[in-house]
Amino acid sequence: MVPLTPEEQAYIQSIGPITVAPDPDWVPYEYVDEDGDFTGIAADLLDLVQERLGIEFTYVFPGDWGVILEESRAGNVLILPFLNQTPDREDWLVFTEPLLVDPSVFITREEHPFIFDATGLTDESIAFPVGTSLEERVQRDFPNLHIVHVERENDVFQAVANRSADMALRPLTVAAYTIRKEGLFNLKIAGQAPEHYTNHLRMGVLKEHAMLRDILDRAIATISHREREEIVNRHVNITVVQAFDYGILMRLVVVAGILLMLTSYWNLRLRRLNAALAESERSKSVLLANLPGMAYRGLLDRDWTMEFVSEGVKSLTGWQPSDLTGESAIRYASLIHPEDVEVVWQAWSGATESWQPVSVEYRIRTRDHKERWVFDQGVPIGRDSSGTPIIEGLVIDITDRKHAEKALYEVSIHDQLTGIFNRRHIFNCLNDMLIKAAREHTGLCVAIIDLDHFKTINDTLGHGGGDTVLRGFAQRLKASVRPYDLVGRYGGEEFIVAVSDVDLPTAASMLERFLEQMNADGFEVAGEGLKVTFSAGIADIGEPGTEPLLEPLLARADARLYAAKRAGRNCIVTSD
Ligand SMILES: Nc1nc2c(ncn2[C@@H]2O[C@H](COP(=O)(O)OP(=O)(O)OP(=O)(O)O)[C@@H](O)[C@H]2O)c(=O)[nH]1
Repeated sequence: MVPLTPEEQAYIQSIGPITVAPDPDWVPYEYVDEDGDFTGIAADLLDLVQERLGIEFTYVFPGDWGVILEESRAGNVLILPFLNQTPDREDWLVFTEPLLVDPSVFITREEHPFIFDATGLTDESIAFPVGTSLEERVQRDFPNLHIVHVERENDVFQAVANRSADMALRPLTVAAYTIRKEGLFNLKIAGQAPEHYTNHLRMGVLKEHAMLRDILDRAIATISHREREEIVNRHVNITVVQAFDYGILMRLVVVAGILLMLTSYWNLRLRRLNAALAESERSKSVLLANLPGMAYRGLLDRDWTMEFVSEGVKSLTGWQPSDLTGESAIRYASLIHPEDVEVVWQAWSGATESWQPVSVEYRIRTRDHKERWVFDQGVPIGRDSSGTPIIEGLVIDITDRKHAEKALYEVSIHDQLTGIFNRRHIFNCLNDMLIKAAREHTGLCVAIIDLDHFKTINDTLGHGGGDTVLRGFAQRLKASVRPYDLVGRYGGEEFIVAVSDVDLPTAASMLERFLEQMNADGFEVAGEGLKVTFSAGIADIGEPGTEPLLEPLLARADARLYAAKRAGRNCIVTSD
């Protein structure tokens, strides 16, 4: 109870019935229900005021809100119980502190985004009853919104629900109540209007009864926040009010769902990747262990310091991996053939300058002192802290291939029948010899030799017998010159000899001695003795008036050979 002073009590007594004219149709604030009883939030708050003051209001219902305002202005009713204070109403009313503070909110359809700032909206409409003061204020504050007019206050909800307007602006409590009561569940409260749109719902008392206003204020001051909340919740299920945008919530839920799915997907992928990695590591180990050679990682220093070598090093070198990588390791460099060390070093040095892969063939010496050819293919992958290149690669044994290659090469340069060099190789060598002789100003003589009457030998002994003679002659010819002189088969029964560092008379005398030997020593073929002679022409690159070129050199030798044939055979011609 709020104690009243005797003066106040006397005043209350003097004014007679305290007439109060509520709006009969302003749900849920104040209205008359089906039974004709005054009800609503305002009714409950007024009950508290009466209770606190120990007074009783006399409710009167002269008509609708317009009539009520007229009656009030005419002084026919003492109190209007629940209204906003406006300059216009201050003409005849004084106002109490608010019975209820109720923010204004924007009401939109469900799909509309939450409204943080209505000034940023474009091409949107807002529903208003005709002629409200609020409309003017909205037009001033939000010129971006188009006004759509409806007849009655609560028609604004239907206008938004049926898409005649995009939004409405109503007190929070009214909005929450109406949406729920009328089942307008495609509507939502999308945001709060600026502070100056907040409804401060007060009691308006006729100006001449300011004392009554003061008495009422003392009662209103006793109404707690909790009491107000309970009253409002009794009439309105405020849980309908959405303090945030469910559209955003839905989007957040969708985004969270996607993130969850992505996380699950990545976890699954990671598990698979880890499994694949483990499998790959296992495969790598198996692969490295079974490689036909030695995989390595090491430093490109002069010792070829190895950090890792695979098991293959055992079959390749006879050493264990730990022999090459341990503390007292054998230097890989010491396994490389001394003649090849520089070749390998140069190949790798070039590669580390350009960071290109390198492949190089060289010889190594195994633990049991055997020589092996290896093919080393690797790549520089970086540098250690001291700047020394780190290299990785694979060394495989190519000894068999090298032997096969060598055998093939030997076949390719030798004459199959006689075993001496063939014509192609002789030409290759002659070119090199000619260049060297011309550069170093040393002598080079070429002799072309042709067996005499070989056709007769063939005819007599048969082709096989002729072959035997060709083989025997080739061996004797080769034995007659110095080891570094070049002896080859030039054609069917033709041979060629190239001698370096000698002049033409010296070369001629070498060949003369051989011819004498052939004349002295016969051949024995199939048990029969046979004398084989030859004719030859010799030419020298150093002959006056001649160019140091191969073709003319051979042509001169050939011409002299035929001169020898014409001269009766079994002789050597040394000049034109
Ligand atoms: N057995 C054998 N005979 C060969 C081979 N290549 C060439 N001939 C023979 O060598 C003979 C060469 O005969 P010709 O060119 O007439 O010369 P020639 O009988 O030696 O008489 P001149 O050279 O004038 O002294 C031919 O009968 C060839 O068939 C060979 O690889 N084996």
